Amino acid sequence: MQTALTQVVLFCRAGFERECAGEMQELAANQGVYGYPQFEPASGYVLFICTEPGGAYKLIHSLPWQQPVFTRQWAACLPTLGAVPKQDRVGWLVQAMADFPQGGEVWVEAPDSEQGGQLQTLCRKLTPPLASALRKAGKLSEKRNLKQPRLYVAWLTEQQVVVGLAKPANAAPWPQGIMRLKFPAGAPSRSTLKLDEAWRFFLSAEEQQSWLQPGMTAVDLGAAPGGWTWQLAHQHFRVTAVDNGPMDEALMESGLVKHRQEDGFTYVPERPVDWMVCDIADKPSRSIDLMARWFEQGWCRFSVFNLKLPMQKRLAAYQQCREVFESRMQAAGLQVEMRWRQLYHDREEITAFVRLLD
Ligand SMILES: C[S@@+](CC[C@H](N)C(=O)[O-])C[C@H]1O[C@@H](n2cnc3c(N)ncnc32)[C@H](O)[C@@H]1O
Repeated sequence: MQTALTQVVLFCRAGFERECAGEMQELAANQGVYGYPQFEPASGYVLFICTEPGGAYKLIHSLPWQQPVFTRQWAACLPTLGAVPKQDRVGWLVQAMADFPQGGEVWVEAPDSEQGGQLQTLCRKLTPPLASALRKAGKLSEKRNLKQPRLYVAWLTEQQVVVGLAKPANAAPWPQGIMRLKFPAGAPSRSTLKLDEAWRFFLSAEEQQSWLQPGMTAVDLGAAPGGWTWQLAHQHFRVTAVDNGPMDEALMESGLVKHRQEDGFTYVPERPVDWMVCDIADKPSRSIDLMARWFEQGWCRFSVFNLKLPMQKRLAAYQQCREVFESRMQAAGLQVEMRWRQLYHDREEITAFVRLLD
């Protein structure tokens, strides 16, 4: 069965197919899995065709799902199926999965793109009857079981469907790989969701408990109007918000926030802080230089920051920034852990979490 899965379907932010494809080709090669990507611009997905039998299955089991920055969701799939007959979609899909092992859940989804949006309703409607037909055929466990494979259907276009398998423990736990968050009442800007998502994505529940503790100190560079500062204050941090722009008045009344109307690139903290976060949109090379300086100077132990990607060569820009940061930490004799991701709430940017190791 594993060798029949010849490709990996990857979901990404629409418009970032090239980055998703290029990155996966490199990461796969590092795992000894070779192949080539196929994609249409703005489609929100990439097909990574593996050149050796078993490659697709190996890839989704050996590469940690959080590692690719530009991939939101994945599954190892059979070759692309043509249009599914409208009169019996369920029967046809059950037939297509005839050789699969029993799954512990079934997911039917479309990419997060303009075209994919039109297929979402169909995916939602199809899931319950498909689940019961698969159960009847012995292909789906009675109860949801995350130890068994996830049976996966990706409705890519009207005419193209792929069916495959994913390992629940090594795939995004959210539909389409998107962590949907509720906007918190009282937060001053939608940007607040970026820091919320970053913490939830990068930190396990235990890490959140030990690394986000009341009483910690933080600097928020490029803070106005205060969405990220709101998140920091919500954790009962004492926050210095650095921005020439105005901060939200209600947030300032909390008493937890000091506002410094200064340039974030030249601001020097009075004393080191636990966290530095930065949402300034600037050239990636300038931003990464600032982030590296904070760690070199010992001004913070933890950071979440954004890198705004240029219009062209976005994958190269990210890789270059990462290398610069890593080599500066090495030169300074600092050991850090870095995690990167294009989060759902990121648009033209990516987010990094950095932690100084003890
Ligand atoms: C995307 S907004 C930040 C939104 C904020 N994180 C929030 O959640 O409300 C970017 C901010 O960076 C600020 N900014 C731009 N260049 C800056 C600089 N050199 N120093 C400090 N702030 C800067 C802008 O004034 C703007 O308020």
